[in-house]
Amino acid sequence: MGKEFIEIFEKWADTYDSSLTKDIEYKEVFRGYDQILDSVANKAFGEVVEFGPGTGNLTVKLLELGLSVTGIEPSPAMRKLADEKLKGKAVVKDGDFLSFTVEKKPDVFVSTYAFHHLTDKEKAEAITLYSNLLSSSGKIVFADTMFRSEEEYEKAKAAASQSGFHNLAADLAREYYSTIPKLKGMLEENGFTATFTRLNEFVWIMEGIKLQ
Ligand SMILES: C[S@@+](CC[C@H](N)C(=O)[O-])C[C@H]1O[C@@H](n2cnc3c(N)ncnc32)[C@H](O)[C@@H]1O
Repeated sequence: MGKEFIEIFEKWADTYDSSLTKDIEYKEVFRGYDQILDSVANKAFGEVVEFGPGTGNLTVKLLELGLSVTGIEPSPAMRKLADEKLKGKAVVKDGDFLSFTVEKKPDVFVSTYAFHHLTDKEKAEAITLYSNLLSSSGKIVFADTMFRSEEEYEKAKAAASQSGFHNLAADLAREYYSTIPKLKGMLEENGFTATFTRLNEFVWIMEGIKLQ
């Protein structure tokens, strides 16, 4: 479930890190990438589970903060690159947002640029699952592209097409970018307080703190 985009990452893995600064179409999506990862890492504590670590850039930052991290990554090519970067300091296991195993009770679930691979129905299922697994006062801290409304989402698709950014326009149409009101509702229905902070034109940090 939610793994229909893995082929894209199998092909992209080897050039992923270098493409972040080079691809003109995704310039705004990845603007401030390093600070976005820092902002997520700085909100984490204790036992951290990271979904879709890709090549392991956020994982490195979490480890530098002295946190214990388990990565859950469905793409074998990405897992290989993450293993090379992390040199055994964190385990990156096969799995996905909805199907994974953890050894210890997680304090925080983190993710960057990945939650939009789940449909809204799957996102709601995932948040219910995390609510049941988290320690009390545990958190979900996900940075991803999201929109304030369906209208804003439609405008972003049109703007990408008008700029001739056909890959970005196709991506926005194909994958499951959500709106903040929907995500806020999913968090609150599952007993989290929800805050959203904008980091560039596309990316927001969604932070859900589990109420005791
Ligand atoms: C755009 S990359 C982001 C990588 C990294 N988190 C970063 O910020 O650079 C998306 C990652 O999500 C992974 N992914 C795709 N579908 C997923 C799913 N259903 N569950 C977990 N990870 C998924 C991909 O394999 C890829 O590694």
